[in-house]
Amino acid sequence: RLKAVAFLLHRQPHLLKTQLYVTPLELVLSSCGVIENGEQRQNKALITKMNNLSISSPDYLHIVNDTFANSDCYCLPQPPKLLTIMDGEAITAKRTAAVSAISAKLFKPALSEVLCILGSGQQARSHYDVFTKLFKFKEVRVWSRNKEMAQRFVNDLQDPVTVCSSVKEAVIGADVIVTATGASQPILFGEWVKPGAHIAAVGACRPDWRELDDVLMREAVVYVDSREGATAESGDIILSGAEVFAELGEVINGSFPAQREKTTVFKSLGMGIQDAVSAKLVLEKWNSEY
Ligand SMILES: NC(=O)C1=CN([C@@H]2O[C@H](COP(=O)(O)OP(=O)(O)OC[C@H]3O[C@@H](n4cnc5c(N)ncnc54)[C@H](OP(=O)(O)O)[C@@H]3O)[C@@H](O)[C@H]2O)C=CC1
Ligand SMILES: O=C([O-])C1=[NH+]CCC1
Repeated sequence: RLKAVAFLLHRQPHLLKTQLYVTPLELVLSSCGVIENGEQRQNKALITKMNNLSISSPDYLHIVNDTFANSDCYCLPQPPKLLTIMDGEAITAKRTAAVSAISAKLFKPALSEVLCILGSGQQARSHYDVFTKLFKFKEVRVWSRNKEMAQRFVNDLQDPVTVCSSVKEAVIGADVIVTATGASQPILFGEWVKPGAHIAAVGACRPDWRELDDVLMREAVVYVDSREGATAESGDIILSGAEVFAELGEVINGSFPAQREKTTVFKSLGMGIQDAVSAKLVLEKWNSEY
């Protein structure tokens, strides 16, 4: 599976998200991915996802599919066939957590006993689900800006999770930390982070937004999903001046090492190709069952 991910991240064409500032949505991100099947470049599928970062409304993935001519030109066939429209929020939640889980598999300390999740929204929940399914932790902690929201998050779960009153209390001693908040200023400070811990940093997806402070960004080994995306979209990287060590795909394909023994940050921004692959899997499952 990891090899497949490396292949997808490196061999499939992917495009940087387009960011539009539109009142009253404020910011619309449109991500786009193209999937092609086999060397013949037949049955290509183009997906586009529109989402917005400022108001609560559904995101949609559109999959348009048709057979392209055997060429390198990625223009839309005329006329494209609309295959499906999907709920992009559900797919975004799952695919983002899946990619973070790959980062944790590669970079978390060998002995990881404490998981800490900052935030209690959709991403916090999908990360809780995937991380506790794939890895065994002795303790899980959650912090949210509103303690009530953290309590509500915990009430929905079967297993015990500790609600913390402050970020500091939540992260001290944690081996794996997920930051999945709407913060625009740093909430996680390097001085609190256990040396060797792994941080999957999911929020702060605008060039002027932060979740992590300069100390953490500069001291950790920083991995990203896409260098191009990170240097255009991540305030944590742009404003701290931190150096990106490698892309996740570059670790999976063996070009760069996983520095598991050091403090590591995986700065996630999200890529259209992740949506495209996930949407394709959902569509194939749907088609095989109905
Ligand atoms: N990397 C990627 O691929 C993706 C990243 N994201 C990003 O992940 C983050 C979480 O998304 P999602 O879970 O869908 O959002 P939700 O709206 O479901 O949850 C937002 C969470 O952030 C908290 N929060 C909001 N503002 C602040 C603040 N100023 N300081 C601290 N906490 C705050 C909320 O806390 P409370 O409710 O307690 O107030 C809530 O727990 C967002 O930044 C989003 O842009 C989203 C999708 C993909
Ligand atoms: O990839 C994505 O869908 C997003 N990245 C940042 C916010 C939404």
